[in-house]
Amino acid sequence: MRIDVVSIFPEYLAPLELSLIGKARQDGILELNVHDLRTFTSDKHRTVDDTPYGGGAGMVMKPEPWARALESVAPDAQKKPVLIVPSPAGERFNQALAYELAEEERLVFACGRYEGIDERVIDWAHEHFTVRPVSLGDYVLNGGEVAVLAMVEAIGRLLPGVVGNPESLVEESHSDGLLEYPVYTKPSSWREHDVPDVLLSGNHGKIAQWRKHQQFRRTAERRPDLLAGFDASGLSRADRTAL
Ligand SMILES: Nc1cc(-c2ccc3ccn(Cc4ccccn4)c3c2)[nH]n1
Repeated sequence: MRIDVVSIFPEYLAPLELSLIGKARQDGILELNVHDLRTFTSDKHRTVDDTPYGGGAGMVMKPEPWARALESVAPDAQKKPVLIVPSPAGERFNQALAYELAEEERLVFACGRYEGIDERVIDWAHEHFTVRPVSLGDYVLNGGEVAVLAMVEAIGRLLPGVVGNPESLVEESHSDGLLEYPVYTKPSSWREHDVPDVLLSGNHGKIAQWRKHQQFRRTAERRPDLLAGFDASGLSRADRTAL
């Protein structure tokens, strides 16, 4: 997969040189290019923003530098790359969208700042990209870079060869629509807190049942909104009584 990120703060994306994503880049599994939007300005002050039409506080990002930057990363792509525009007004990013985007050959991320990017850039971009405004959650950040860090990690870790043991992707939170079960390691008794006996039993059937039970219990307690999808599918009696 090739990922291009455009930002006025390219150094914000430095953490993507570390850990699993950094190794995936070294291994050639993931190509990630970060581009400074100011490279695509033409005035001596390298201006990227201006006052908003219609008035209001803050500044808006000028359209021309963005068009030049996006043209430079996908001049005449055969298949339209996906252009992800982090925005408080976007579709909600979640694990399903991470899986969907992990299937793409190319992703381009446009990191806005100030009060956002001139809307005409989005309108223009539809000719060259499949444009997807995406929100990380219902809170407001100062720009798109933090959202890109999160999305690139969530997407990158799903690529074959990135995570050592692919099985670990199966039983994690949200992979099956539920929150993950609690995990424990040595020592079995720690500061008068003991590991649940079932996990020491060696009975893998009972362990699996206990873990699924914990997933439903946790999800019911912390994210009941996620359980809606399970009413139709029917919980087992044991799981329903556990809620
Ligand atoms: N889930 C999200 C995404 C963002 C986000 C993404 C990109 C930009 C570019 C600018 N801002 C600041 C800003 C503040 C006020 C209204 C509009 N935008 C961004 C915020 N916030 N929360």
